[in-house]
Amino acid sequence: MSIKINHLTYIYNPETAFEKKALDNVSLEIKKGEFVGLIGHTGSGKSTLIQHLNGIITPSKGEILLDGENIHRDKAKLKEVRRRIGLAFQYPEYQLFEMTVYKDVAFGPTNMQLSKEEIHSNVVSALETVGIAPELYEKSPFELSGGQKRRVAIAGVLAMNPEVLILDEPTAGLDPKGRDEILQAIKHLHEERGITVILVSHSMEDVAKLVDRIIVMHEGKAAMEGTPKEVFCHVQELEAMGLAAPQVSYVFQALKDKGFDVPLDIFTVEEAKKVLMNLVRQVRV
Ligand SMILES: Nc1ncnc2c1ncn2[C@@H]1O[C@H](COP(=O)(O)OP(=O)(O)OP(=O)(O)O)[C@@H](O)[C@H]1O
Repeated sequence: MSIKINHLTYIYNPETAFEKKALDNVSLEIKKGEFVGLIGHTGSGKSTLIQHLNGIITPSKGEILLDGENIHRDKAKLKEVRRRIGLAFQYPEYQLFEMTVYKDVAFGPTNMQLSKEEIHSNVVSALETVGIAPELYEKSPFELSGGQKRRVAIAGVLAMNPEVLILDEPTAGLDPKGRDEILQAIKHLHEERGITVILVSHSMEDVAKLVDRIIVMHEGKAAMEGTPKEVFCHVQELEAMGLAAPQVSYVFQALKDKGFDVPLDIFTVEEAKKVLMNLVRQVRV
């Protein structure tokens, strides 16, 4: 499924004293199977944008096309749009409400009126994908750790077999281990199922490591777009938008400033290690 956003503008509380233009003429395209990172300073419009994609919010102006069809053309189809485009919210507590982990994940497929066998198979497959062990199925979601809660919330979306998975800050507030586990689960999901993923994140390191393409939001506009290499080269522009490049980029910029012949499009620790080892070898020779 391809998603096209055409000239999307959204205004909260229009024609009142609290009027706020959260999105301003945004046009974007997300292709089937892409892994896209959405970054931007707080208040730049990321959440407002992703809520448009599965029809929770209706544009003030512009349109959202799924495979060429405006999602609001036929209101009866919106439920189907929400199934095809799954949105895992930033706070898993908003999504978890059943007595057990199993029931929570089964909620979506049950609403889709699938057979008992299909529901069971979807629930188990979703929980396995996110790495939740069977011993936890009968626990209350509220007894789980922060990372486990998040994984259960993601499984609840996955159990409906969405074609697109949107994750709003899936690693916020987690310790490094919980963060890595969630990111690995998302990576695995993208690779194994070929599902389109849109990852909203404040963490440049997470985004740089995982995504094919980055969209930078700034003051309600899509301000920059490109591969991680292309975007993270623009350190000064990012900083002007209140963002930072991954820490590795700064190390390489400092080396360049000192006269070392190093590339400026390095941003993962793994790549940095290789280049630095080479540099050390050259310096020794
Ligand atoms: N329900 C609302 N009513 C009025 N204004 C809102 C509402 N929700 C968001 N806004 C405003 O719209 C703008 C965009 O907000 P949005 O939540 O989309 O940004 P964001 O990039 O997701 O921020 P964050 O990273 O903090 O989640 C902000 O100025 C915000 O204050």
